[in-house]
Amino acid sequence: MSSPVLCSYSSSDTDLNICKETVIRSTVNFHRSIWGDRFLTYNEREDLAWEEQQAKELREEVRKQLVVNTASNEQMQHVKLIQLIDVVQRLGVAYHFEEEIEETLNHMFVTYGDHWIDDSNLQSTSVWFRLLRQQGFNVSSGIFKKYMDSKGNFMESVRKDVQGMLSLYEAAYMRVEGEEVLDEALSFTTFQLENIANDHLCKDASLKIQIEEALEQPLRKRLPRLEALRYIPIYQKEASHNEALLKFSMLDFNLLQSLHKKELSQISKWWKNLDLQNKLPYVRDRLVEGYFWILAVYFEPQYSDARIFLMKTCNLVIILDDTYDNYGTYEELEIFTQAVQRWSASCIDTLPEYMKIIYQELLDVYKEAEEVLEPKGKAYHSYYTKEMVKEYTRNLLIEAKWAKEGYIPTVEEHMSVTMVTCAYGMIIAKCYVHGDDLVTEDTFKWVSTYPPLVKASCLILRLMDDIATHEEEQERNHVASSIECYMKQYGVSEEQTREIFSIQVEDSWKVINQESLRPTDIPRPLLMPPINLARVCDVLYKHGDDYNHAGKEMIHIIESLLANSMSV
Ligand SMILES: CC(C)=CCC/C(C)=C/CC/C(C)=C/COP(=O)(O)OP(=O)(O)O
Repeated sequence: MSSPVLCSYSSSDTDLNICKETVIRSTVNFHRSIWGDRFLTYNEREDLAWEEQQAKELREEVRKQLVVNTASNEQMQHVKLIQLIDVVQRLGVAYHFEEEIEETLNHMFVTYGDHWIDDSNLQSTSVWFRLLRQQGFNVSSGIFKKYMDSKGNFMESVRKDVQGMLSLYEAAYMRVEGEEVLDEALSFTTFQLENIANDHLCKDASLKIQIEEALEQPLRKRLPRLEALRYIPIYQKEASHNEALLKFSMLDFNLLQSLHKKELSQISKWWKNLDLQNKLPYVRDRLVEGYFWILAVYFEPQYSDARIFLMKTCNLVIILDDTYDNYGTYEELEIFTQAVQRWSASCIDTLPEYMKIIYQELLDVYKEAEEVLEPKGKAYHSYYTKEMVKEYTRNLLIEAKWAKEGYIPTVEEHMSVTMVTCAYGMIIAKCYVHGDDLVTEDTFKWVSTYPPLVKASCLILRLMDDIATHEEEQERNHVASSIECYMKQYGVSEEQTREIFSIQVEDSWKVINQESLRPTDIPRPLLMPPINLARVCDVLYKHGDDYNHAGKEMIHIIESLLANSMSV
């Protein structure tokens, strides 16, 4: 895969013209993009306006059904509303009804507190619990003790209620540290559901698929767009489905897809114009996989500008990552890092030729954002993110030093640096750059101090990425991975380290859950980028490294999201 390459660059070399001496570089031969120019052009569909009109009418029809009647406490209506909200969320259209959902769930919380009206029904109780916790209402998990015997074991009747168990399994993923009832619920339901999925006598194929998919990825870790893709055809087959809601979800899926295709085409043109294939051939070309990553952060139409900005700056992060990890010599990287700290066009001349294009693009992308932010009085948005880019390069330089010296840091040293170089803290800050009035100076101060939610999201990426890429990275002269550091420090095997890291990933999810409960440090909508960034790791790094080497499943996901529309 990789090899130390002896390159000679003389001043007559054009783009990679650095110095007249012979330089030893470690380069990695990443395969080229598997997508070619597939997403470069976008042809707007002619029936878009008609579909938009249809979707609008259906959306208002659905909205009427979601409104809670606060004057009445009609219990059956409330049980049904909870079910409807669950379906609306799974179909990926909840973002249209945020106010109605907030009002309804708030009403349930105020009216019933911890005492759900349908608490003799495990499925209904579990869905209620998960929905309220997701919305930040700290309802007590004590309600599930009702389903346990005096020894703290789940009762025999629960084992017979498969749909109840499935819902309890999903609810348990909202657990926070120390919630033993939910820890027990999760291990009990996982064990029971695995048994059903492996039972050859169970002939219910669709139930088996439902269980396997839940075990593969709980709802808490699912990205809304992917859940919509999975759930829409299932809902369509349900005899009792709500026709308006189903049709609206399909139309909305397609309308969003058109917008996403347009954005990907726009960003592909920018990327192609950079001409990295010729100018910086060592850089990975993973634009489409990167777009999937950004789409995971937020997919809604109002974030279109934010996605374009994120795509540009995050792909620059990839260019920086490859420059520091693979291509630049330590001396060049020192010069580049100093230039980033100064953030001034006057530094260009101090840089090796091939680095000038990176530096210039970095300045340009931020300047472009500032031109939009300044008239709105939001120039400070870009100030904080620039500071985080500076911090990022300083830490990449430490990694480059460790790699050069073959130094294996302690786990603590490693984490203090790689929590920054995993880039999630900086990316979360970038997510807020084009934010609305909910974003204030405090938001940027919050993210730049790496509070628990941000740290948890970073840790999930760092650990899952290292579990997936450890072997490949060790084949080249890459900085020691967290796996290597942990094995050395604690004298444990690779296998044991992977198990410990997987537990730490689950513990980080408990932190995410805790930090999502009201009152939150920042306005609730701003919690979504760190949560979704944690979720996307469960897609990209669960079965290997699907960012660098998209496997069959990943290719299918990208095609379903960005190429194939749903037939309505
Ligand atoms: C749009 C877009 C490109 C989004 C990507 C999001 C992003 C910038 C993630 C941070 C960097 C990272 C973990 C890259 C994976 O490469 P790696 O496994 O080589 O990372 P490592 O060097 O930190 O191990």
